[in-house]
Amino acid sequence: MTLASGITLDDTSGISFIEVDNDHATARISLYGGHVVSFIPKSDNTERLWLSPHAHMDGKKPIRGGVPVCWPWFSDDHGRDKGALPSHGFLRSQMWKIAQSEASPEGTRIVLCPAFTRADGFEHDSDVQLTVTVGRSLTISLTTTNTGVAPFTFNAALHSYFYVPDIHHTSITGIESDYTDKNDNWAVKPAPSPYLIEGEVDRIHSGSDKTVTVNIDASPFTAVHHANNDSVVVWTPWQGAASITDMDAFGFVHMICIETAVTKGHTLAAGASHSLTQTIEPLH
Ligand SMILES: O=P(O)(O)OC[C@H]1O[C@H](O)[C@H](O)[C@@H](O)[C@@H]1O
Repeated sequence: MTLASGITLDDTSGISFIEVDNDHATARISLYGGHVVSFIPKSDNTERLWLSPHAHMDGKKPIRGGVPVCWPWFSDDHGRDKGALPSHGFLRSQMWKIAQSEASPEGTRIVLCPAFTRADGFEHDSDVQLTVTVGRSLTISLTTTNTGVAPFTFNAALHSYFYVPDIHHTSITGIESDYTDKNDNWAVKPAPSPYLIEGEVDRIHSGSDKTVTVNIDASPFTAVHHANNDSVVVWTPWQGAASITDMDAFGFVHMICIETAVTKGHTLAAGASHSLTQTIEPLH
């Protein structure tokens, strides 16, 4: 397939990467997982995504960092015993293909498709496409279409790891909905105000909170716009990172996950589509 201008393929390491370089930004996308691992806007040449230096980059395990694609379930919410099926579904651990690409003055658009969408735990007919648009902002849209004759229900997330210079100088604005605290037996709590990260968090905010901003000290750094989500997840293992094999003990200092998510079950009628979309806008 001929790729649009500004796109090259890097096959030099274990897995293939799409490299995008246009007037607005550079980006790197792994075909393993359909996984964006870097977005550097040219407005300030500052990376917006965090990628663990210990991430598995050999196609054997999901990549720690960037934007993992979670589908058709979130976390271990697959209805079986924990560990019986892969956490976050089976798209982030398979090879994807480039279906389409195009360049315009606004940016570069790439459409990716996973190799398969039916597996143990999700036996329905569906089509999935990930559209990545690299411009002044980065927009990632995960479109699910029901190609079968009966409705099905799924969950999904764009599980982005955002780079921050120092989590101790980071705050989040724009999240106002209550959250269930996965670290406190699913207790329901109000959104913190101010929203600082001072320890391990694993929170599913129950609202769709359309724009969330990551601030460094008092200065807005990155806006995260959500569309067609029913929740926003905030996660960091904090010092628990030391026991995660593909993170290092201090990795938590430079990351925070803000995830555009469907966690309440979205039902798609036969023939219907749903596009879960996250836009990452640099604010510096
Ligand atoms: O380690 P992973 O399978 O990539 O999951 C990382 C994290 O993802 C989400 O944020 C979940 O809410 C967490 O419970 C989980 O620990």
